[in-house]
Amino acid sequence: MSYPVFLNIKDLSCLVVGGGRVGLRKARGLADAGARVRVVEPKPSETLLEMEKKGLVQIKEAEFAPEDLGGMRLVFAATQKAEVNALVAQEAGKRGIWCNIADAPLASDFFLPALVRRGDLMLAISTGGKSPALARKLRMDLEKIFDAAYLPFLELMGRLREMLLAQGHDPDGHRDLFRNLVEGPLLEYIREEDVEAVARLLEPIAGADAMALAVSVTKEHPAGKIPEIPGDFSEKGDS
Ligand SMILES: C[C@@]1(CC(=O)O)c2cc3[nH]c(cc4nc(cc5[nH]c(cc(n2)[C@H]1CCC(=O)O)[C@@](C)(CC(=O)O)[C@@H]5CCC(=O)O)C(CC(=O)O)=C4CCC(=O)O)c(CCC(=O)O)c3CC(=O)O
Ligand SMILES: NC(=O)C1=CN([C@@H]2O[C@H](COP(=O)(O)OP(=O)(O)OC[C@H]3O[C@@H](n4cnc5c(N)ncnc54)[C@H](O)[C@@H]3O)[C@@H](O)[C@H]2O)C=CC1
Repeated sequence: MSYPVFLNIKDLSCLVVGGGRVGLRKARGLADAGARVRVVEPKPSETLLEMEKKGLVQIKEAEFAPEDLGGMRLVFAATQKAEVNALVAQEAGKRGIWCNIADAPLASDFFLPALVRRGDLMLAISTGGKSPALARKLRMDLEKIFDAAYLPFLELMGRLREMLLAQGHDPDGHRDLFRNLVEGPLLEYIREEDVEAVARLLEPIAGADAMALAVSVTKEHPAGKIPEIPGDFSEKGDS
C-alpha cells in the first residue's frame, strides 16, 4: 500500500541517472516543478542538451559514480542497465536518499503517477506499478472530462474564496455558497465563454466587481486554450 503526497521540490537537488527516454521524462517533470536537476549521462541526446541550454538541467557527461549522490535529495535510476540501476539504488539507500528505480518498482522508495494538470488542479493516477499503460490510458480519458475550462474555473473559485475570506470567516455560509457554485452551471458558462452569464452568477458575491472579474477570468484564460503549464506533458498525448 503506497501513500500519496504532492511534494514541494522547488530548489531541491535531484539526480537523474541515465538521460534516455525515461530519464528525460523524469528530468522534465522535475525541472517543471522547479527542482535543481542534474543528469548523469555519458551520451546526452540533442533534446537533453537543449534542456541544458535552457537552464532546466545540468548534465554531467559521464557514467554514474556514487559521489554524484552528494547533496541530492531524490534520485532516479533510469539507465537501461539493471546492474547500474541497482547500484544507484543501493548507494542512495546507504545515504538515506529516496530513490525511484525505473526497472524495479517494488524496490523503489516511490514511483510516479500519470498526471492531468489544469493549473493548480492536478489528478494523479497510479496502478501501483501493475500497468503503466492503463495509467496512461486513464489519464487520456480524464483529460477529456476535465477539459481546459477547469483552469479558469479553478482560478475563479480561488479568487472568490480570497475575496470572501478577506471579508471575514463564515465557514457554514461559505460552504453552501461554494458548493452551489461548483455544482451549478458556472463551469458550463465558462466553457461557452459566456461572460454575461458568469457575471450574473458572481454578482451576489462580487457585487459591482462581478463583470470585471468575469471578464478577467475568461479573457486571461480562454477556456479553449490550455497555456503551457509547468509539469504538464499531458497535452503531448504520448509519454
Ligand atoms: C513503477 C513505475 C516506476 C516509475 O517510473 O515511477 C513504472 C515502471 C515501469 N514502466 C514501464 C513501462 C511503461 N511506462 C509507461 C508510462 C509511464 N510510466 C509511469 C510510471 C511508472 N512506471 C511507475 C508506476 C506507475 C503506476 O502504474 O502506478 C507513468 C505513469 C508516469 C511517468 O513515468 O512519468 C508514465 C505514463 C505517463 C503518461 O502517459 O501519462 C508506459 C506507457 C507507454 O510508454 O505507452 C510503459 C509501456 C507499457 C507498460 O509497460 O505498461 C516499465 C517497463 C516494463 C517492461 O519492461 O515491459 C516499468 C518497469 C517495471 O514495471 O518493471
Ligand atoms: N519507469 C518507466 O516509466 C519506464 C521504465 N522503463 C525502464 O527504464 C529503463 C530505461 O529505459 P529507456 O529510457 O527507454 O532506455 P534508454 O536506452 O533510452 O536510456 C538509458 C540511458 O542510460 C544511459 N546509461 C547507460 N549506462 C549508464 C551509466 N552507467 N551511467 C549513466 N547513464 C547510463 C544510456 O547512455 C542511455 O542514454 C529500462 O530499464 C526500462 O525497462 C521503460 C519504460 C518506462
